[in-house]
Amino acid sequence: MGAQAAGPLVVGVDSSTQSTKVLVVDAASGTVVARGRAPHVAGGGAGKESDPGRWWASLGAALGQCGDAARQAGAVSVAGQQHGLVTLDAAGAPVRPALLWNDVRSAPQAERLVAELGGPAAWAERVGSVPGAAFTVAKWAWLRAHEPAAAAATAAVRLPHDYLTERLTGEAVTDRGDASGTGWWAAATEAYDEGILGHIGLDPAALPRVARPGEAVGTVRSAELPLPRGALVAAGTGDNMAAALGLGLRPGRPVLSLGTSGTVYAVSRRRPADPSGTVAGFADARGDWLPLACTLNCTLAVDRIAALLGRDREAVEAGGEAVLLPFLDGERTPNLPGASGLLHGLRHDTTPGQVLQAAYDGAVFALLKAVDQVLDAESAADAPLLLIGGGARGRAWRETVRRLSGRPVEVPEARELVALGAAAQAAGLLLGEDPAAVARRWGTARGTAYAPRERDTAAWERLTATLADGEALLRR
Ligand SMILES: Nc1ncnc2c1ncn2[C@@H]1O[C@H](COP(=O)(O)OP(=O)(O)O)[C@@H](O)[C@H]1O
Ligand SMILES: O=C(CO)[C@@H](O)[C@H](O)COP(=O)(O)O
Repeated sequence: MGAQAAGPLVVGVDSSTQSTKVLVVDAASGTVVARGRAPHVAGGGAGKESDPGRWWASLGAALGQCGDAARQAGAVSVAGQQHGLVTLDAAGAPVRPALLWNDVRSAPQAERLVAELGGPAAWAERVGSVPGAAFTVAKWAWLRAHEPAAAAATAAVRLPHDYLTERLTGEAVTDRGDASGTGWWAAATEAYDEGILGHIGLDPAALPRVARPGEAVGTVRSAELPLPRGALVAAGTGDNMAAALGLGLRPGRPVLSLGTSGTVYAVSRRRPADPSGTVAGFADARGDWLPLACTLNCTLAVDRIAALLGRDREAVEAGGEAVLLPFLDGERTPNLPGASGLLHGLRHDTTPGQVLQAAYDGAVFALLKAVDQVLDAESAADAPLLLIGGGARGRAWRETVRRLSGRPVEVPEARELVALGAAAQAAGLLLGEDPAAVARRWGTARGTAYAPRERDTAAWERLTATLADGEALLRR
């Protein structure tokens, strides 16, 4: 338990890939009065899967670490990893573990769906995004092709945050932000696309209702968690949309998030439609849009390479000409789902610290390339990058971003911006305010500013050339 609270308390939840994080926040001041964190157990097998029941157990464990504070909450909101396919049977129990956003087995289904329904430009215009393996639509198609009995037993399909909200409230409900990552929510009409659902054999009745931004979707009805029965529950959203809320983000401010996934995004008033597929045209949790590019290999990949080299993650060294594309899990940006890691440019005098630095460079390269693509054309070219996620705590990550982007960088003091954004959504509901305005009032984006550094164009060019020349290997 931390500081004293002046206002009512709210709970914000981030159910992410590796863990569940919970914040209990004073709705008046934004002061975090208690926090909890519990890991998820990752499932084995070839793909990336996770048992939704474990998310619920971790939520209970994380709330349990908050002492009495969580029991006093007036409102709750759950944000979660995007895209995951949760399949429930008629009794509401998971049919099988959820297929997660970073499971690339669904890449062939994504490719087929894009071709079958008019090609990339048609998808970008209709849905807002060209679906890749990450999108729920491709995961559902994979399930039907590989596990038809599981697909046939599915009575309800949910996203990770919807699953948790439903267990809290008993309501089958989602929001426009997370729905926009399914591939069956049409950005053009802001509704489920029955043509796409028909094509993939998914009954619209199996899907949750899409709540309006700012709606109270229910109250806490479950007695299984240390939360007060009757507390208001907000719609929740996807984790990136929640972090945008948590920063009180306005158009023109690019965010770089370094966590299990790497993401780069900005709020936009215009509906995005990128036929190249680099930028997903997500909706935000309010009424705007959240153009976003996402990589599969970020902090976990670099930490793995540090472990392979037997080095601390901060033990980088400058110099040398090594290039490392750390695509250990395949890659999404660029779209190379079958890729593995590629190391090039070794010499007798290359040091392990230089190889580790090359892994950082390779992990942020595609994200930095996409910064200008997620920003509207009229955004200031020198707008500082807001650096968030677990990696933002690391010096090597921060200095790599400064060196390769040439932009000023700001690192907010507040950790856990996803959970904080969920808390702001809960506070907005309780106080009748815009959640982004709540976050701005809380001062969540306040932090340390770092001046721009001269851009390392030589490293940038080496990365560009290695990616182009290595294409045949990376597509294998
Ligand atoms: N002090 C630190 N320096 C560098 N990296 C860190 C630090 N603390 C945590 N991390 C990295 O942050 C990652 C977790 O980030 P987080 O944003 O919490 O992940 P998630 O995507 O699951 O929400 C870990 O994989 C770890 O590598
Ligand atoms: O797939 C995406 C965005 O499209 C990922 O950003 C997931 O939402 C997972 O997030 P983290 O667990 O890395 O925060």
